Amino acid sequence: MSIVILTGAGISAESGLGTFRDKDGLWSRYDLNDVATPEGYARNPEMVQDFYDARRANCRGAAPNAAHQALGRLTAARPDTLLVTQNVDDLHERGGARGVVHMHGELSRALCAACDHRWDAPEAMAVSDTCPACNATATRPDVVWFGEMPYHMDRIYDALITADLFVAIGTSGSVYPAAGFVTEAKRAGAETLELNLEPSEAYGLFDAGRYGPASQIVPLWVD
Ligand SMILES: CC(C)NC(=O)[C@H](Cc1c[nH]c2ccccc12)NC(=O)[C@H](CCCC/N=C(/NCCC(=O)O)S[C@H]1O[C@H](COP(=O)(O)OP(=O)(O)OC[C@H]2O[C@@H](n3cnc4c(N)ncnc43)[C@H](O)[C@@H]2O)[C@@H](O)[C@H]1O)NC(=O)OCc1ccccc1
Repeated sequence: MSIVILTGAGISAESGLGTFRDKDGLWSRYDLNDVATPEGYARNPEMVQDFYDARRANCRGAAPNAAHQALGRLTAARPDTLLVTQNVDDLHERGGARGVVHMHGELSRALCAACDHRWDAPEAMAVSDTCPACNATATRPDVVWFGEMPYHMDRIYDALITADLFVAIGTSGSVYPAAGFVTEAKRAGAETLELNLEPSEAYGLFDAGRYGPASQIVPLWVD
């Protein structure tokens, strides 16, 4: 049975990494147009670099929780499982998961906007950082901002149309194209399940839902 799992910020909430849309979420403290769009980066790159430096530092101080570890066991035991995440943190990998598909990029990576070269991000990234491949000073975080095409879309759609089961974990279902995956999977005949703290905006699109903190409901579902 082939499984596609999509995770969001809710799976890392209990590890101390803020979500986006909850009452004290990131978007209650920052304007996404300033810190998560190419236009915002062009206007004030220092502010954007500081925003991601702070999230990188927060991530270094965090540890994977029982939900990450359970998915680590699942992906090891069932190689026909594709774990897709919207998260830019590395807690899935530190929780033992292999082959994680980061559709919105990774905090731990830097990207040269001039030549598309990628490399491991330094702890604090500066706009003046030069690209090790082309020497340009067009360094940005390797994350997908609003208005930009997410990564690995072909591979994800290929898995969705052959999946027997699609499971969304810790995501509000408010950002596309990720929010449309449940509809794609359903159209291809897959069973669909939502695991979340509370019913998400898209809960009506799922065949079933289990609700509660991810660190409790995900191990219960996996084991
Ligand atoms: C606001 C929204 C309407 N806008 C969009 O969707 C836009 C525009 C758009 C495109 N198509 C559309 C169709 C209709 C309307 C709009 C659009 N989409 C884009 O711009 C995308 C790019 C979007 C990516 C932006 N980058 C992010 N992040 C990376 C950066 C960074 O991290 O800094 S988005 C960011 O927010 C998204 C949603 O966040 P969640 O992870 O779901 O977190 P949230 O806080 O919202 O929810 C947390 C959930 O967890 C639950 N929870 C909390 N605690 C727990 C707990 N303890 N346990 C369990 N659950 C818990 C809560 O109840 C809640 O439900 C995630 O994707 C996340 O990555 N690009 C694009 O479309 O390109 C062209 C394209 C694409 C494909 C094909 C052709 C063309």
